[in-house]
Amino acid sequence: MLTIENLYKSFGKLVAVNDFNLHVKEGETAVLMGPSGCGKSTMIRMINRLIEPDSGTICVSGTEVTKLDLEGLRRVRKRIGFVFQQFNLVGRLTAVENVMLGLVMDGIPRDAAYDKAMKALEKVGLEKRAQHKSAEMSGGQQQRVGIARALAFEPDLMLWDEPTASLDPILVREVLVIMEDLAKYRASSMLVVTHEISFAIHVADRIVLMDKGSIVEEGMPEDVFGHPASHIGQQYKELIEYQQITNARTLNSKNIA
Ligand SMILES: Nc1ncnc2c1ncn2[C@@H]1O[C@H](COP(=O)(O)OP(=O)(O)OP(=O)(O)O)[C@@H](O)[C@H]1O
Repeated sequence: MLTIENLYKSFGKLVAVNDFNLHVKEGETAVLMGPSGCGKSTMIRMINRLIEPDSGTICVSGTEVTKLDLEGLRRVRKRIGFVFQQFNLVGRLTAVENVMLGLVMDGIPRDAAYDKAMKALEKVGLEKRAQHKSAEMSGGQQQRVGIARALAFEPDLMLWDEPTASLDPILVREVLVIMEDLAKYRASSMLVVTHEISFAIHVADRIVLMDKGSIVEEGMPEDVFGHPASHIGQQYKELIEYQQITNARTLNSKNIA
């Protein structure tokens, strides 16, 4: 489905992604984690060439993305849904108009685009808010419109670059629930960059840990976080244990548990 080989990107002297190799299978959800600045965003943005790699190859559903000209790239990007940290919606347009925008620009007649957009909004539980202006929606709802916009193209591959990072903590859950559902139904393969550890534990088929531009460890969540083989894996394990202990203590002391 997605195969990345020997990917490399530097910004001047700074090597952001170095000899990166990854394979994501059909329907698989892989979660990419690692310390801030280790190259996650640079890596995921190279998959649809929002950032141009210096070298290496990327194949999506058998198409070598790294070889494509602009027209080919335009076609393959339709098969790759991208959800960003920023929603990038047009505030004065309604939810359904925002989702339709890309479809209409792609030449789909307005009626068909409307139907596809409504179907996508249903998948994120926003069909009843379809006619509301996106600027009047909560951050969580706006991000769900952003997800619907990507889903409307029925992509083979969904890329998520910290989709909950700019949300108020109490709105994060509504977006994670949608992502969890999408992963469960395996309509597309997913590569998710996130700092949400509990999402990674519950939803990932595979955790990929990155440090200083390269993968340092990958495997099932229970292995990577339970019996880490890398320094970064060990740090996540300790963080999870710390969170479990402090959560239990806080809940007990407040009589919430
Ligand atoms: N356009 C750019 N020009 C110069 N340096 C860049 C550019 N984009 C990213 N970098 C640098 O490349 C490195 C990797 O950045 P990147 O954003 O990919 O990391 P990240 O793991 O996604 O971090 P975070 O978790 O904080 O989002 C960082 O040192 C960053 O400062």
